[in-house]
Formats: sequence, structure tokens, C-alpha cells
Amino acid sequence: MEKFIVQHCAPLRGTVRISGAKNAALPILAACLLTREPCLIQNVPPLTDIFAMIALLEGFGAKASFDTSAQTVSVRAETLSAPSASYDAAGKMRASFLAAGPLLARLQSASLPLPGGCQIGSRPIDLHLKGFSLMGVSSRQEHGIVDLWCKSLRGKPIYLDFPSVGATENIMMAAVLAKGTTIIENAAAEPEIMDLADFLRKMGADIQGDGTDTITIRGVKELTGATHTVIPDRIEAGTFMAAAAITGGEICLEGMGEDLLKPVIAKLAECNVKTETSPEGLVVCRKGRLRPANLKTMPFPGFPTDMQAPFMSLLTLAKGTSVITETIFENRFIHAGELQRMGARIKIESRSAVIEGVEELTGASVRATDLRAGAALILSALAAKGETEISDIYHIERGYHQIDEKLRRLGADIRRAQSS
Ligand SMILES: CC(=O)N[C@H]1[C@@H](OP(=O)(O)OP(=O)(O)OC[C@H]2O[C@@H](n3ccc(=O)[nH]c3=O)[C@H](O)[C@@H]2O)O[C@H](CO)[C@@H](O)[C@@H]1O
Ligand SMILES: C=C(OP(=O)(O)O)C(=O)O
Repeated sequence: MEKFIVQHCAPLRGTVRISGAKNAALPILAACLLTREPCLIQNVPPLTDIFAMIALLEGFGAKASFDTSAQTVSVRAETLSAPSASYDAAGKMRASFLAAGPLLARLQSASLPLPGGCQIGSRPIDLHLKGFSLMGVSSRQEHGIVDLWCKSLRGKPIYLDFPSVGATENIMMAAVLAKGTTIIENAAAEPEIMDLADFLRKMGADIQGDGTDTITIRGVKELTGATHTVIPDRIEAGTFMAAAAITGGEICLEGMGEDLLKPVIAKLAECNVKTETSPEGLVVCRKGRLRPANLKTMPFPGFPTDMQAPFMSLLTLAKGTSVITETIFENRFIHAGELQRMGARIKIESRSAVIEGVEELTGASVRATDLRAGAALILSALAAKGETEISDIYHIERGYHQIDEKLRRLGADIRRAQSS
């Protein structure tokens, strides 16, 4: 297994290109199962989760190929041989369960392992199942496998107890080919859902209201193939903004606008970090000391839970005390223990973390416990005195394409080594 070795670095400077969004590309690839015709998806980041999704689609009988240098994936699901996947193929990735909606729509059945993903809470799938059940789907769970089947999918009003991103996407993908109209209330409004809806519309789906809390989907008879370019990854962008902030540098995020990043930009401003749009992209810089800030993670357009760990890294070096409240996942503070090894002062009190800023962090041996926790450790390592060794970096590679290379181009000293 590989690890990162990171030295303290000078303020990062330069331009970085942000990849396509993993959390948009994954449901869009699953949606390719909805048509017999060829689909071409552009700006797909070559990440381990994406390779796993492509292998999953192939397991169902789709033909898929990934041109990693062009970052395009072609999928043709002309015939689907089997609507089932093994634990090895699907169990480790949360997004694997997003195949359920398209498989139900195409084959009226699906058999998938309970999904994995980052260990940041219990992450049930009850909202996905409640939505499917209202649409006429029966389900059974045995030995970690979820079996789903129906005669046909019926459009229905569906109220979600919580605006779950995955449940909204899965129900939307099932509803596009259902008989009648589905109205999802208290739907998630994340930009990745709007990107999926854009792709589905290009395929011929009738969807309105995505990006709001009420999405209306009128089922159509069939969908065609389509070409789509995935939106940029707002979490990767936010992570590089935090890298500029923690090192006191200046980074331009090439081609990026403010739209996807408003909650992050507002919180950075509170922390004394400026963001400006320029013809080249979004420019982020910090000159004075980081200021403390309180933040609460919320569904979009609130502050994204996926940016919580990177912000904790920033706030460990702010002048004063900050409070982070995590409302989305019940166990998303594991990185606090690792940051403490580097000299951070953090106290966890139930859903909140109280962070007392310190003058300096020091390099240590730490472990990436999940994707964004790993990104947070890299950020802290850039600012910490001396050398930091980060193990279990496979978590980081689920969501950041060549993060080490991109950081090196900005002046960071980060290299890979084999873990002993
Ligand atoms: C692949 C992908 O896009 N992952 C993102 C997606 O995850 P994911 O789609 O898993 O996140 P959800 O929005 O579904 O989960 C939010 C909360 O709802 C709960 N819940 C969810 C579904 C359900 O059936 N029952 C239930 O109780 C979850 O346990 C969690 O506490 O949105 C999260 C919230 O923005 C992000 O952190 C993840 O990066
Ligand atoms: C939690 C994340 O991913 P997943 O839902 O795939 O575990 C993430 O992208 O931060």
C-alpha cells in the first residue's frame, strides 16, 4: 500500500485545473443503463470509484470503455444480461446502489449488496427503498443483499423525510421511465442532482424543478443515447481553496466560477481568505492570520459536509476558537483524532467539534480514515513543521485525481512511498 510523505511548504502559488465531479459522474454513469443507445460522458475523473462503477456496468452486461487521457467514458447498455452484482463489485462503494433505479426501470428487478462508501455514519438506504416501494417495488434484504422487483414502475408523490442526495437520484432515475408522474418533495437540491437531471433531459426525460426541493418527473416510454460533460468538482475545488488558505498562498482555479462554491467562499471570507473571479478563473488568497469561524454542515445550499474535514484543518490554525457542527453524518469527526497527533486542539462534544486554534502544527505519522479526512490531513501536513506521513491514501484516491501531482505543480513537497 502507498502513503504520502509531505514536508512543510512555502505558500502555494499557481493555477490548478479542477477535475469533473465524482459525485456527478457516478450517478450519470449509472443513468447510462436507462437506454439501449450509446452514451458519451465527458470530463470524467479517472478515480478508483469511477473504475468501480464502470466495472459494475460491465457486470450488468453493458459495454463500456474509459479513455483516461481524454477523460471520456462511452457506455452502451444495448442488452443487459444480469441485474445483480457481488459484494466485491459493489459493496465498497456508496454509489453502487444508484444502479437500482435504472435497473428497475429497464428490467423491473435489481439485486445489489448493501452499499459501502466512507465510514462516516450508518448510511442506511431506507429512503431509497421507501420511494421505490411507493412506486410499486417489493424488496427483501438477506445476507447483505437487497433484492428489488416490480411488475411495472408507477409514478407517485414521494415525500423524503430528509433531502437525501442518493435517494433523490435513485428515485429520479426510476421515475423517468415509470408510468405517470412522480413528484419528489423535500428533494435534495445539490448541483450534482441538477447535472444528472440535465443528462436525463438530453436522453429525452421530462424533469422539472431539479435544484429546488420539489422535482416533478413525467415518465416517458423510452430514452435515447446522449452526450454530456460533467460539472467541475466543487469539493476538489474547495479543497484547493483551503490549500491556498492554509499555506497563505494564492491559487487560481482555472475556469471555475463562484456558483457552485458560495457557502465555501462565504466561510473562507470569515476566515480572512479572499476569493475573486478573474477571466482565468477563481483566485483565492490569504495575506493575514486565519480567523476563527463557526460552521454547520447542511444540505445544499448550506455548507457541504464533504468540506467539513478540510475546514477543520484550516480552523486548527486560526487565531481563536471555532465550533463546527456536523448535522449530516453522525460519525464524521474521525479526522479530529489524527489532527490531534499533529498538535491540533480539538474537543468533540456530540455533534460539535470545538477547535482552539494553535500557532503551529507539527508533522506526525497519521492515517487517512476516509476520503475527505485524508484530504484534511494533506492540508494540515502542508502547513505543519517538519514531515508528515499519511497512510491508507487509497481513501484519498477515491475522490482526488493526482492530488499529489497537482499540489507539486503549486510548489508543495509531497511524494508517494510504499508503506512498510
Ligand atoms: C456518491 C455521493 O454522491 N456521495 C455524496 C452523497 O452521499 P449520500 O447520497 O450517501 O448522502 P445522503 O444525502 O443520502 O445522506 C445524508 C444523510 O441521510 C441519511 N440517509 C440517507 C439515505 C437513506 O436512505 N436514509 C438515510 O437516513 C444518511 O445516513 C445521512 O445521514 O451526499 C452526501 C451528502 O451531501 C455527500 O457527503 C456524499 O459525498
Ligand atoms: C462521502 C463521500 O463519498 P461516498 O458517498 O462515495 O462515500 C465523499 O465524496 O466525500
